[in-house]
Amino acid sequence: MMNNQSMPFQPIDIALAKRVCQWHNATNSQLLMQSVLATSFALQQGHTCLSLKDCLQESPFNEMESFGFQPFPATDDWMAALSEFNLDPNSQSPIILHNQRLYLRRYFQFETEVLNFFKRHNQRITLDSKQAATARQYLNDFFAPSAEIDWQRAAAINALFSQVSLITGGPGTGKTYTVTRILATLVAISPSMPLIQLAAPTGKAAQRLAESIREAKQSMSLDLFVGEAIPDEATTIHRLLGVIPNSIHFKHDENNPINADILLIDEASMIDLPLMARLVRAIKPSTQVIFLGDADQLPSVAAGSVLTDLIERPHPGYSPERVKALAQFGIETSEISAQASTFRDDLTELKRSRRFDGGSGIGKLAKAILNGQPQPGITLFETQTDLEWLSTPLDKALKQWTAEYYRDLPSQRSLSDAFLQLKQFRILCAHREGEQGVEAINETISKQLNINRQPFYKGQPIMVTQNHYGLKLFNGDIGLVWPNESGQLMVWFESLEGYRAVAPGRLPSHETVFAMTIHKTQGSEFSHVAMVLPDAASAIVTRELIYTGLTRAKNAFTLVASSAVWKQGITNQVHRWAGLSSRLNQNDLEEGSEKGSKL
Ligand SMILES: Nc1ncnc2c1ncn2[C@@H]1O[C@H](COP(=O)(O)OP(=O)(O)OP(=O)(O)O)[C@@H](O)[C@H]1O
Repeated sequence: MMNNQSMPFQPIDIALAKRVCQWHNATNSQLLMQSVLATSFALQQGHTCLSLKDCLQESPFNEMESFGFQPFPATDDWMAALSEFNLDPNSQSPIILHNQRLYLRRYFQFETEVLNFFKRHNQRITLDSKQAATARQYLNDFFAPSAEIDWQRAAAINALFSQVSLITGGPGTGKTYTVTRILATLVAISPSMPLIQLAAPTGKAAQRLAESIREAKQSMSLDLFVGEAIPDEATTIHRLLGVIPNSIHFKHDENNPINADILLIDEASMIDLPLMARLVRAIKPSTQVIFLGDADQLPSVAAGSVLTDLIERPHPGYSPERVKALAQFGIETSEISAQASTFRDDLTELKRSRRFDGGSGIGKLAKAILNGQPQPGITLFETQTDLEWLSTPLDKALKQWTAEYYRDLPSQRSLSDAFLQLKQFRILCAHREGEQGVEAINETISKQLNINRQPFYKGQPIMVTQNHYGLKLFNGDIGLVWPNESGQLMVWFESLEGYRAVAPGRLPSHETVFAMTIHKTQGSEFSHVAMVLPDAASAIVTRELIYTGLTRAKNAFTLVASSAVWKQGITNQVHRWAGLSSRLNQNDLEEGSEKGSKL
């Protein structure tokens, strides 16, 4: 029956489809079998469900015949045919049909948990007159009067008055600047010293969050007790939840929630749906939560695009109560009132980049990319000095970059100088494989620098590719090979306490890192970024990928790509099927669908 040649579906999809058909006593139903198969496949592509409408426009779902299957019927006929089975959210079926979307049951539960958290936790906070006076004084100190709407101040007001708030903004829009001031204000109005926890999806992002918060704290003259309450350390979401070795469960859940009065989660765009469900499950009702992130960046590696789904664009406006509160705290405008009964008091978008001023090519190019404009983007390379479109062949460029940034790494005066030099530049690729991929580029540069092919050499940058909780090393952490006082080569990592050395033999999985994938660089920044795109068009090259790669650059950006691949990438947007945003607009909690064992 099946032609397995070039079939995209994996044995795991087929095995699951068969099991679900058995569960429904429907081993003869070709349509049910194919529907589960397609849902399982969609999940592996990053979707949280199979959209019975949208999938009919897309490969491989619209070419099932070419794999020896039957074509899927039109959406209405498909729904009608599936109505023969009980796929209701309240049933125990392993596959759920909801609003023309098919879900594996546990993903429907994850989505429902996230949704219900945002509905339940979306309560308004009221301040007494003393708290309001203190908050006003702090906000006036932190945010200068402004003729235009100051979205940073608005974000602060929204966070003060909401049990959960979401702040999104591009690079340098002042997310950390704003949130440090929010935390300070929250501490100042708290009756007792609140317990604040800071977390991010990866160790690297947590480290960067902690550094940024410490820097921001130092630049503010805070009362001692306020400064002390804002932590200098951040953790990963996994550690916050308490990893149980060899288990998908965490120590903290609804029965043993995270101990925090205020919880700040950074880089929220990197959180996938299962992790978000496990996180919100462990948040107690009294915890005030702030999510920070850039909704335009690449979504999580695993299924879902939770932050993007939670952000409504354009913003539908604020409730009359919130408009009043905003006015009382310095933002007087009716421009932001909701026109209808739907409003999003929990949501603020920071729009003005403080890092990229009006003259910055990187900032302008980021805007052109987000607007889906490849041609104006190309023109910017001709006019902006911080942008360069490289016409030289890649191997010549690699020689040039090696000479400029890497050859003298071992002769830097100190480890900290070597780290500074390393952060100056990074090559970012879309793929790992292929001539323009991470592996080939790392190999080419390694050959130039490590002629004797030593396993470890002074000045070698190393990226850890596996979490090691004992050594406090996380997937994506970057270290440098450097001698210790007795001349022995060690791998050094930056930490809040300074540098720490790990013997090369103790390192978990790792690789040499001159180039890395754009996915891996989320949460990092470099002075100069060179982005190398593949020769031929690729589904991986998307607007979000290019935007994420570009916005890792602070001062200079070099592109190695053909104009065809650039254009194709900018017009190719990531879309992930999910029900989160449409379900968020329905008012009721969906209790029934949360039933069942927690996964
Ligand atoms: N209102 C402001 N007034 C003065 N400087 C500001 C203001 N907002 C932000 N900045 C400065 O702009 C720079 C970028 O701010 P910040 O690091 O908070 O942005 P971000 O959105 O967290 O960036 P990224 O996402 O790239 O980390 C910082 O140097 C910060 O001090």
